[in-house]
Amino acid sequence: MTAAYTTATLQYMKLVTAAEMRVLERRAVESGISLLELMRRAGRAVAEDITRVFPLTTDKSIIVLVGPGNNGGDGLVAARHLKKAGALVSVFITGQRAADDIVYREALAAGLTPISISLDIGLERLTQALTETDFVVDAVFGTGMLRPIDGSPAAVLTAVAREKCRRPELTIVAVDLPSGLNADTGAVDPVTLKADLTITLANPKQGLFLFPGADYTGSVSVADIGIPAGLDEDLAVELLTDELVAALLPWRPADANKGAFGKVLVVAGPPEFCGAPVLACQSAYRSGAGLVTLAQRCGLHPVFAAKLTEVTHLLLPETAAGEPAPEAVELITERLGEIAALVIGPGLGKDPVTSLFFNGILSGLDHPMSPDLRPGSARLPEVVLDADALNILAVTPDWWQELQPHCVLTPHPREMSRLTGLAVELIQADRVGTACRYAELWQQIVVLKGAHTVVAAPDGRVAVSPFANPGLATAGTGDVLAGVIGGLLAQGLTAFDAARAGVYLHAAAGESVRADLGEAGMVASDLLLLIPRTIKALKENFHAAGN
Ligand SMILES: NC(=O)C1=CN([C@@H]2O[C@H](COP(=O)(O)OP(=O)(O)OC[C@H]3O[C@@H](n4cnc5c(N)ncnc54)[C@H](O)[C@@H]3O)[C@@H](O)[C@H]2O)[C@@H](O)CC1
Ligand SMILES: [K+]
Repeated sequence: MTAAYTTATLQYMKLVTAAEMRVLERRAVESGISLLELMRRAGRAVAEDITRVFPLTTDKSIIVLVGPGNNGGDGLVAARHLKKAGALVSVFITGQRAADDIVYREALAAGLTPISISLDIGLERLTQALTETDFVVDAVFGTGMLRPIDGSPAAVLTAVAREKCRRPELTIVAVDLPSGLNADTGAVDPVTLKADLTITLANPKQGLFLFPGADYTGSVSVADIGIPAGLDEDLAVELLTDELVAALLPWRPADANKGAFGKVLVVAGPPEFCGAPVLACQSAYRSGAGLVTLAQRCGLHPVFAAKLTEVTHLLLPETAAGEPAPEAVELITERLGEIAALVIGPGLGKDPVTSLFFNGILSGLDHPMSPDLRPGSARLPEVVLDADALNILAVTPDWWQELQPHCVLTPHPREMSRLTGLAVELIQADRVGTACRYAELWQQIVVLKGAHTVVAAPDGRVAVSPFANPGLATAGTGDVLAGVIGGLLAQGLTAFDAARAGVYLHAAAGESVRADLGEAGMVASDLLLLIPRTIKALKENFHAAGN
């Protein structure tokens, strides 16, 4: 199962490493909350989340697996609350708990009778109990996992995995992280259980959104354990959420005309790729742009005119071979002064003549634009570079030194590999770090696409999408993303904001299509109508955008 996103529980928040979580814990303690209190809140929140997601009846049986550290402590507190809620709760402890363990004593006082797994008899009783249980709560290890799991914790987790294999309906809930999942890297231990629900505490951990770990989390919900707001302000990596994106969306005054929402220019390429610019134009409109123009070789006009009703057309002269004539660059350059956002790359092609054409357009980007033509105050059109635009840049030495800063670059890992010279595996092993490093080096916004897309800005800000949807791995979805970002740029969002909001809207629309059609067989154009629906839902649910 891929990591899903429970919109109801995630608000504006930072993703943390294990070390950063310890810093937040220390700050919370310094602010006056004891560790014991944090653990009590964590356990209670876990129990509440379980009862919210899976309404419990008295005949439901729950096994809570408790490890030696604070993650196990959370499990003990949760066990007590689940018992109070009416469930039949059994607790199995693996590892040695501290002698002065208050939450253990509280569990005993509540009538729980924890069984130790360190004895063979304990493992036998667990194996037997597993055959009759509905839920397993995995509170063996959290952010304190230090080394590969062996011995009795490994035996416990393996016994659960065996039972889950036999009875897929057995529901596994992980406390903070599936035990053995590395909070920083997303690496997993061979005995890590695939959870159906992960209830992560205070701040979501980065490893939950990195593969292979992201495949082990099931749905992710975040439990508020009362760490005061703002203690994580200085942390760099944020998780994109409904609330955050709603606040970024442009406001539309009631008396607006189309000029208020900016003009987008999309540049098309040769006939074999004419679907891509169509999708980019349509998605720019669907994200709210006021006017979209498609620059196209005049020979292709009948095709585009038939496909695109609302788009205006800039017809470019072409050579006898159907390639853009040299004057085509000039025609586009003249338009640059009027447009708010340029989207170039989808369906562009990368043959030598196209490369010259593309580089000519980039050279024209120093044309100032009149301030009244776009809602923002920048003088240059904002630029989205995707697909073949990136492939052309990848073979241009030191291309970033010629490019205006703060363009939005939207590479998938293979394009990122071409741009950086790094192997795809290296990029994927450190998606956040790679995106950040190159955003700074290039002084551009880097949107590293893929499951849990990363958006990095040159100043170190970085955001991660909560969505991983294999349904989006289909031709044309990248063209839609480029168009959405272009549309948002045209409406006055800054490059980083347009990239963050665009990534989120695109992925959230993908979630809606997945809910309707499943993962196989969705096509890029299915996303188009879902984009305004997603915007509408965000605006209705959160009034932060001023609507
Ligand atoms: N950070 C916070 O603000 C809060 C954290 N809490 C919980 O505390 C957890 C972290 O607690 P801890 O630091 O105690 O860490 P853990 O509970 O993850 O585990 C640490 C314990 O496990 C042992 N251990 C680690 N790896 C092992 C292995 N492979 N085999 C056998 N033993 C191993 C360690 O020696 C130590 O005793 C979080 O995941 C969360 O569940 C909550 O209690 C509340 C607040
Ligand atoms: K755990």
